[in-house]
Amino acid sequence: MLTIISELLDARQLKDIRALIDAAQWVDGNVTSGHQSALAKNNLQLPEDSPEAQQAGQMILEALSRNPLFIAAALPLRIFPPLFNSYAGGQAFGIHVDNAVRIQAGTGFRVRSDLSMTVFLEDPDSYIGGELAVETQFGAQQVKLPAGHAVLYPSSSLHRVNPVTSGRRVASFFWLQSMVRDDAARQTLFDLDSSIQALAVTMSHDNAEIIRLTGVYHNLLRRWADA
Ligand SMILES: O=C(O)CCC(=O)C(=O)O
Ligand SMILES: [Fe+2]
Repeated sequence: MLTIISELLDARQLKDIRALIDAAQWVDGNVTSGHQSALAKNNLQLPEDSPEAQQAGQMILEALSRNPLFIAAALPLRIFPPLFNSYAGGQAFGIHVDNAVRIQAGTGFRVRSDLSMTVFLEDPDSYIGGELAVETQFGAQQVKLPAGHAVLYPSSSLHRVNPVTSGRRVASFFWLQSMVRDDAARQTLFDLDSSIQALAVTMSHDNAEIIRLTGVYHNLLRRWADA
């Protein structure tokens, strides 16, 4: 399933992140690729140890930690520090699957990639192409979102970034390990949680059925979660 997180970043956060990364030193994106994806990839990135990338990444992590939709959909256990990429002049990233395990250079911090995330950081009307195309069981879905919006998708999916033929696409991308490894189980929990939240809006909080359903949610999470 693809989950769109609208307005993950507000205008102020977006401006601060862009000011940081626009002033940083960009390098050939193949520094972070696995062997197969290196063949498909043609873009620029900020190095993992770029201080600007680290500071901007921290701002994204803070926004994620305050976003209830992200928490409910991803059930995050650990998040790889956000990276940044840029595509222009026909650059693209051909069809690939992300590496299963990401290890942070220097610290050895390890993340099993259950979910991949792209945070769009450029006005979509200012560039042509650059859609993130994700293969799902219902066919390919093309994602191109307003600046500050993000998409979450299973890291097991084949995906690509279409060539940017005019303007420049800037984004943050990263992976996360979920408390719930299995996509279908995580989706079931998200559906249950969403329904409980919707019922809680119209019903009293001490409603016995809401209390029981909330118990079901936590008991399933207890069965399925690594914490
Ligand atoms: O820029 C994106 O939207 C995704 C990038 C990507 O697929 C990757 O770096 O593995
Ligand atoms: Fe990817």
